[in-house]
Amino acid sequence: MALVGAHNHKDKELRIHESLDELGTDLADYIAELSETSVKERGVFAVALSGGSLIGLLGKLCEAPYNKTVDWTKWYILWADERVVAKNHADSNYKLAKEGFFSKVPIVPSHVHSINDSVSAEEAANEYEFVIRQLVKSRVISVSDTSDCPKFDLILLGIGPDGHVASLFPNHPVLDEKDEWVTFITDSPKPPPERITFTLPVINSASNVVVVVTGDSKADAAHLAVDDVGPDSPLVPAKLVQPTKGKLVWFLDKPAASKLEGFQFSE
Ligand SMILES: O=C1O[C@H](COP(=O)(O)O)[C@@H](O)[C@H](O)[C@H]1O
Repeated sequence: MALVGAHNHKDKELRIHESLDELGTDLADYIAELSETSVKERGVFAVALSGGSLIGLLGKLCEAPYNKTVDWTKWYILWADERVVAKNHADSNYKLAKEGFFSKVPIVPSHVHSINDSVSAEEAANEYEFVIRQLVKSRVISVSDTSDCPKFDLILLGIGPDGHVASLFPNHPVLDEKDEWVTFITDSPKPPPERITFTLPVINSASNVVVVVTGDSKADAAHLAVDDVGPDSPLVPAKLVQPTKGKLVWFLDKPAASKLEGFQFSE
């Protein structure tokens, strides 16, 4: 695997790739390994997806050898954030993931837990938290040892050019939400405005968090999130992704990593 840079950066591992193709293969290897470990230890693999460009990078996971070696029947799929639109709407994270990922592998349909798209954002968030509570009760999702939060086996996050993760946007009051597992916003700066999102305590309780960031439009956000930029720089939500006990790995391509301190790439 041609990694142009791999670095243990304090609390996180950075895996920087020459091309999107190599990044996709490394990401597929990494997720397949986590799935194998989790299925061995717990009998299931509970994953929360995000939307956006991340989904296109899961393509390799649907191909050989992973389509045959991963035990897809043990996967449970949820969403770390979702736009409150119909499931067949172009903006739906569910539609994106279905078309680009899980319809191509033998996931059990009843293991896919999407939001109720026919109620308000607030009701959708409450109902989704209830769904997660039921999955915790039935031990599909385990519980954190340090909080009362669910402990997902893996939460997959993308980041926006403004440094948002899931639907946690810069300077938004939901960044301070400590009590809810799932909350809602009706004023997303990126359309569509109504969304539900996991809160930071849930993200930071996961056993594994993977952040995938590609393209030069994300280079500033990656720099602000990863480097010690000081208190006068904007605080990007991606910087607040700091699993309490879990493992955090960032997968980047060279353009996204181009402004990280200590990584100088020659053309
Ligand atoms: O709105 C969203 O944006 C982010 C980032 O998307 P990208 O297309 O710039 O990669 C995504 O991770 C999030 O789930 C989504 O709702």
